[in-house]
Amino acid sequence: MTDSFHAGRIPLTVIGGFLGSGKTTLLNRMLQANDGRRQAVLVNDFGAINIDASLVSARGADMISLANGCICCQIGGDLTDALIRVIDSKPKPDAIVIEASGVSDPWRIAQVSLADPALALDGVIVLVDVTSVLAQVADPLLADTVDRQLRAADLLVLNQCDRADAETLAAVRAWFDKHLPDTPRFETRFGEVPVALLGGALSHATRDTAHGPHCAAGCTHTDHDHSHDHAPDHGAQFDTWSFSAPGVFRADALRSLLRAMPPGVMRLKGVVRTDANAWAVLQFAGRHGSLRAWPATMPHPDDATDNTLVAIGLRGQLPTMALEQALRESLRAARGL
Ligand SMILES: Nc1nc2c(ncn2[C@@H]2O[C@H](COP(=O)(O)OP(=O)(O)OP(=O)(O)O)[C@@H](O)[C@H]2O)c(=O)[nH]1
Repeated sequence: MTDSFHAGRIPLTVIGGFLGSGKTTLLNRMLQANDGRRQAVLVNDFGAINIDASLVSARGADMISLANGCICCQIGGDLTDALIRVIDSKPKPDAIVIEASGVSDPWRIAQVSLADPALALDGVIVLVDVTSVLAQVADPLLADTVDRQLRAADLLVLNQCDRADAETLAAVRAWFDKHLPDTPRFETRFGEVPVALLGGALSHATRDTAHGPHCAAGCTHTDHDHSHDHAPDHGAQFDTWSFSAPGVFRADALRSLLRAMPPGVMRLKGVVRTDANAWAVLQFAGRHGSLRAWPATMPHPDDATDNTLVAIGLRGQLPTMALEQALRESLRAARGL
């Protein structure tokens, strides 16, 4: 944003959206499309190991990894410290992008920029997995988290449209027409959004209405001095579990796990070595899983690096023993290769 309101301030964009909706995919597109601006990227993963930090192509950007908890619960803590470091760095970045964890409330993160005169909120972009969102908003255990994310958006990116049939897409459109009729939305796959839409120009035109349901009448979101209701501590709602071990996985064993994931795993992702691809990226979200060779565009992990995986599920529902067993068995099967 270059208008007079933002003069001298660093524009900040927050990317939010539920677990596995496509935030890192969109962030990578934004970074690849970078027009030479100096960008600082803050990446937050809920787990103890920040897998996303390895999956972000931060070439030409300074990246700060924030793991072990969700940053909307760390206002005044790690997030604020990281932002102060970025603001004070020399040369200053031209823009800051924060990828929230999949359980964060992006509006709470965006509020940091409203409170700091060095920052100007450029927009809150919220990714939506169109194949899962209707189930999520209907699930009493997830609805509050997802609803807050959707209502925080200046732009809703209805992602993963390649996976949805026409009926699902029609139902999703009808839901958004009914519940968030004023928030601009863009339907796409793999976070393919025109850069002009991501540049922030969209946000201030829509901000007053986009957050309406959160706010008391008259809130403009540029001078926040009244309090919003606060999301519950996500540490209390979600469990995370990490796995780290040396060795080589059998790719077919990992694929079997992806096809028959133990119930309770909402998200599993990791950086693994397999007998098929050397380094690979494992992803599972909702009902979909993939095991893909390491992207050629990203720096390879060091060969001494351990396999690392992180799982997330609702508190008390994460089947950590079953996961541990399945992963250990897949590793054992590869010994001696
Ligand atoms: N088919 C399909 N897959 C997608 C699309 N967008 C993302 N994916 C895949 O979905 C998985 C999750 O994408 P990410 O970008 O890591 O999602 P995320 O929101 O950053 O995930 P968390 O940070 O764990 O919440 C990856 O395997 C992506 O390649 C899409 O539009 N279509």
